[in-house]
Amino acid sequence: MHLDSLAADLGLPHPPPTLSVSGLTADSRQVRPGFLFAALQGTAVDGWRFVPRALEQGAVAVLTDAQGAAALAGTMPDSVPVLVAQDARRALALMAARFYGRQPNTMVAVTGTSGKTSVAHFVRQIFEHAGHASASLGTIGTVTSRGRAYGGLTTPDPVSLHAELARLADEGITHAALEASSHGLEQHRLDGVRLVAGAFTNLGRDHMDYHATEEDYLQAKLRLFRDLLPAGGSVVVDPGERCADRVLAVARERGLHIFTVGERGADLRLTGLRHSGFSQELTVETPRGDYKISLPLAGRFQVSNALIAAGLAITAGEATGAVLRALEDLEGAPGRLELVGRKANGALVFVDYAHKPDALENALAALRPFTCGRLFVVIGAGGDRDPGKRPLMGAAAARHADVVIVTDDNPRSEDPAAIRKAVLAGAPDALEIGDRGAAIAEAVARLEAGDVLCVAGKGHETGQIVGDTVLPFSDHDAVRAALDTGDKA
Ligand SMILES: CC(=O)N[C@H]1[C@@H](OP(=O)(O)OP(=O)(O)OC[C@H]2O[C@@H](n3ccc(=O)[nH]c3=O)[C@H](O)[C@@H]2O)O[C@H](CO)[C@@H](O)[C@@H]1O[C@H](C)C(=O)N[C@@H](C)C(=O)N[C@H](CCC(=O)O)C(=O)O
Ligand SMILES: Nc1ncnc2c1ncn2[C@@H]1O[C@H](COP(=O)(O)OP(=O)(O)OP(=O)(O)O)[C@@H](O)[C@H]1O
Ligand SMILES: N[C@H](CCC[C@H](N)C(=O)O)C(=O)O
Ligand SMILES: [Mg+2]
Repeated sequence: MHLDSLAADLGLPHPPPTLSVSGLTADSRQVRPGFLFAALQGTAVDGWRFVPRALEQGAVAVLTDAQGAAALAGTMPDSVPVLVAQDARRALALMAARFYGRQPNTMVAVTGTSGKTSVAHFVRQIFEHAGHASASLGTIGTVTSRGRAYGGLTTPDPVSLHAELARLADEGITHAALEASSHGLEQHRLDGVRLVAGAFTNLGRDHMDYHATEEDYLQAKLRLFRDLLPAGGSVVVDPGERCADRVLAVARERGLHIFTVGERGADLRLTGLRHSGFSQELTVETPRGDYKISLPLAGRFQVSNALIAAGLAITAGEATGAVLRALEDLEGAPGRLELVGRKANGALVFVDYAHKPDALENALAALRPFTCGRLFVVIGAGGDRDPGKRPLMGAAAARHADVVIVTDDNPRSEDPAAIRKAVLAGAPDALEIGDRGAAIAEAVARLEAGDVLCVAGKGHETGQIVGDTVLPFSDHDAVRAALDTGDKA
């Protein structure tokens, strides 16, 4: 594709030359002959350091910002144009959108501290129910009716994302739901994605290692509504959630279509909620009449997620009645309050992805109604992530569970014992067992009839990151192994 058409209308100060580009990347290690290399200022290093390597590998053009251009001045061969953008990350994303071109016709995105993966998973199922070939993209990878491919990041880098969207469109996928992480939004990974609707779930503590303040974190999320949704797009929100007013203010300022859900919602108003085993019976008032829905999922938060997902599907064009009926067949996302097994004495074991204080509180509160005996939780906290959340997670566990076992999550480059100590500061009476498999086995061994165990923090993950190594590890497998051992004993 020609560079001038790739970069047209991006507001670059000098018109790009007519030059054929065979691909684009921001990682010098991925450069192939004929590629454009985007030299981006990173969180760890300045990408322009890698321009010589990119040129060696055959890069024919470089995209950067003013700072990169200043650093590269006088070092570039005349044959390689340097395109200078005000925001090189945004320019790269828009160029990637043009390079790959094809996207599923109807796409929605969801942001918020908790519930993104669940909402995206639900929207995909609702679209499928309505007969559309659909995908969801996020923390658990790309999911279609054909299966799941794990990606790594919640919101992939823009080049991978646009390549993936084109692949899905070519496969016949017409509908997609995307998770928009705050990192992804701030780093313009989603720019150029053509959305019809966006949703906000909630705001709690997360990623305080990356965003300087909670306001910065919120501002990153607001980009979905301020910058990414096109005029005429829809915003789905529960007005009862903290900071929903901030999302609504942006939506009003931009004249976007507002769709509200939940107890204070106008479009899908929740007027009744009652438990029935692991299901929940919902009464929902809508402008098209009242509906009684049996949601086959446990946990109050799944009601919020399901209504947000329904709002996204409706604002994307689906009929209200069909969408609400589809909620009756929803399956939870893997590792989100998932019942993984039962001990011979009837005690229940769940795996959940709560790795932040609010999520942990909600997950444990959701399990309390099913607990006749004691509620156990096995928790840890990830290394190289916000250290401030560790004692808060310990405290949430101590407040909501009867027995707390503190173990390792993904220690990454940190000393696991130091992470456990920080979690234990909030849960001083907890038992400490560093080895995650041993912690799960001990918890399962202690379960008596009527008890419930929640193994929290890793959800769908299939590895444990220790240093730079990913060791095979799955909470699901560890729970099943512990249950098998118990049954044989
Ligand atoms: C902190 C962070 O978000 N980093 C992301 C960011 O990297 P960066 O640009 O800051 O990287 P950097 O290491 O400083 O390098 C600067 C530039 O030099 C380039 N480089 C570097 C080395 C080299 O040899 N050659 C080279 O060209 C890099 O490709 C990059 O363009 O942009 C990259 C491309 O989009 C991302 O892959 C990378 O995600 C890292 C791997 C990561 O761990 N991110 C996590 C924290 C993350 O994004 N998480 C969110 C939220 C999860 C959730 O709550 O669900 C997610 O969306 O997954
Ligand atoms: N609406 C919600 N409100 C509060 N907690 C929730 C909500 N939805 C899910 N949770 C909790 O958060 C955990 C993660 O849920 P989910 O994966 O759907 O969210 P996420 O926003 O994608 O998280 P991440 O940013 O880690 O990918 C769940 O296992 C559950 O404990
Ligand atoms: N997307 C989140 C997931 C955290 C999951 C938890 N198991 C951990 O490793 O901290 C992050 O990268 O911060
Ligand atoms: Mg997620």
